Amino acid sequence: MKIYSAGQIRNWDSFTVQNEGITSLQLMESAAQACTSWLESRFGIHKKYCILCGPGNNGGDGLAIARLLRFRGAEVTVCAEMRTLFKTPDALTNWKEIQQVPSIDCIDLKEFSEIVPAGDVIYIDALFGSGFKDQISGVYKEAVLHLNTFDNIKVSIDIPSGLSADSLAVEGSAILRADHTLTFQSLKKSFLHPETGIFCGKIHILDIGLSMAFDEPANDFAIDKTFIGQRYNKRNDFSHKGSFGKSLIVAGSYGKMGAAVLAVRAALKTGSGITVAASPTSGYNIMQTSCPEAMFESAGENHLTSIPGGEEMAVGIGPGLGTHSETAAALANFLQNRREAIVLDADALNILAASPELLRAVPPGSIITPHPKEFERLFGKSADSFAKLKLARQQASDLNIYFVLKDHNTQVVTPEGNVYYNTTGNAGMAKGGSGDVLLGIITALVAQKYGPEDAALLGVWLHGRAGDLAAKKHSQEAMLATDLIDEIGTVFLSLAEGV
Ligand SMILES: NC(=O)C1=CN([C@@H]2O[C@H](COP(=O)(O)OP(=O)(O)OC[C@H]3O[C@@H](n4cnc5c(N)ncnc54)[C@H](OP(=O)(O)O)[C@@H]3O)[C@@H](O)[C@H]2O)[C@@H](O)CC1
Ligand SMILES: Nc1ncnc2c1ncn2[C@@H]1O[C@H](COP(=O)(O)OP(=O)(O)O)[C@@H](O)[C@H]1O
Ligand SMILES: [K+]
Repeated sequence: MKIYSAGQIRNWDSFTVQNEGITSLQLMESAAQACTSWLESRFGIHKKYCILCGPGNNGGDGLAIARLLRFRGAEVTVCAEMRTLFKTPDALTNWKEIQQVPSIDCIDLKEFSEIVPAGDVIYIDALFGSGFKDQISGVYKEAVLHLNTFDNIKVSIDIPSGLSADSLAVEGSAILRADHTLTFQSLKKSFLHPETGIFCGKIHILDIGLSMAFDEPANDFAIDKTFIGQRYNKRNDFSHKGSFGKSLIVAGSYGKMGAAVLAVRAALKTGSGITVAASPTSGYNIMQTSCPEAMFESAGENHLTSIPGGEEMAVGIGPGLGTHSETAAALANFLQNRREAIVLDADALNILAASPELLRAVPPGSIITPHPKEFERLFGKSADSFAKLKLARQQASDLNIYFVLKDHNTQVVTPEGNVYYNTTGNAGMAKGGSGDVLLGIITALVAQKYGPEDAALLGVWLHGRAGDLAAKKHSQEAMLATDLIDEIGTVFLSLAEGV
């Protein structure tokens, strides 16, 4: 799914009006109907709503929702700024319509800050949407700040008011903190970054009938199920283990063999034809007992002192390696001689951070998977996640490699400057071992001849989806990285069935 800017969303709106034979007012009605149906299916009928309406079309949506809810038997109060009232023709039309509907209470927004919340009222935020600029002030600010103190359920229409669709909010500005955001047709960039996404609550994408023929270039994408379905390759009946490649997982040191085991098991479960663990001899028994399907290549006593060539193999390096000077020298030597793309994580990245000149030796097309701290060690501190992404775009292009910026909504950054936000995964994965599993998954996909971009995209989606299934079964608190590996099979089953 492409992520369009606020300007492009406006173009999409106009394109739909020009090409689909509907008016902008009908589009507003369609958006309001989608929201009303969602509200009823979620909260039931005959509920009490208070709808805060702003001066533009977001406010117009709020007014249309008020009318539709009232017709269906809900108790509805509308709060609007009575002095300037509504600025767009469609919002004004809906304002006039609302005057005809009996028993909708309308109050001036400036009185809202006096309101004491009633426990059973659901608050709808239709103050500002994609046309919002700068920061909230005056009565709007007071209303948002006051509503944020309520414990009631708060639902934002399209975008939480005060949030821009594309960028960080102005520092210190008021933003509505929603429990749910009902957004139209596609995700907005700001929903996917930690500083801004925190205001959205649970995000629901509603189809409001914007034209599917609209297509403008974009650099930002959300990795969703359809997108993954197009990139996943089913296995051919006439295949053998040689068809699915060889993975070499270079990982582990004394006391950190768990990381190596997790990466190797994940590679095996992701379908690598042959999987070899290159680890220190002290990890031999652990690896052979935990992963009998894998082969073992000894490369040092208690830490790695050499890295096997791994020609014709997909090579993933890093989990639990440690940063011993001999291991660092082995990695440097390996990088100088390696031409094929590789996958680097964890201590391999920490070694690169200590010797940044080595970054230039990373083969083109490689994938590096830093978590926030590892990225900072490599490239320095960024002011915020938008600045970090900009820096990652520059570095990916400069070094001709792929970044997997691990986080909530992990971002895959390509050398061409595209950013793909992952939409699977949960906070239960924020524990030791999850990243090791990801390295194993991506390496196994590279072994199976997925190109680096597809391997990274499919890898992060699959990893997050397995994490979501594990969380459902065990809870976010109790799930382990091992549980995540156990769910990889279920994810493949659903991919093979095309769901
Ligand atoms: N896209 C679609 O396909 C569809 C979109 N629809 C809906 O339309 C919404 C977009 O509507 P929109 O363009 O009218 O903008 P909106 O968010 O209501 O705000 C603009 C108003 O707020 C004002 N304003 C701005 N910043 C301000 C500030 N800091 N402080 C104070 N005022 C400020 C601004 O004033 P101005 O800058 O013009 O003076 C203007 O009056 C979209 O989110 C969705 O809900 C659906 O109806 C149908 C399909
Ligand atoms: N809150 C979260 N939501 C979604 N995914 C998360 C969250 N926290 C962590 N993850 C995922 O879990 C993994 C953690 O990786 P990492 O920090 O390298 O773990 P480790 O090195 O301990 O194995 C990453 O893939 C990251 O995207
Ligand atoms: K809103």
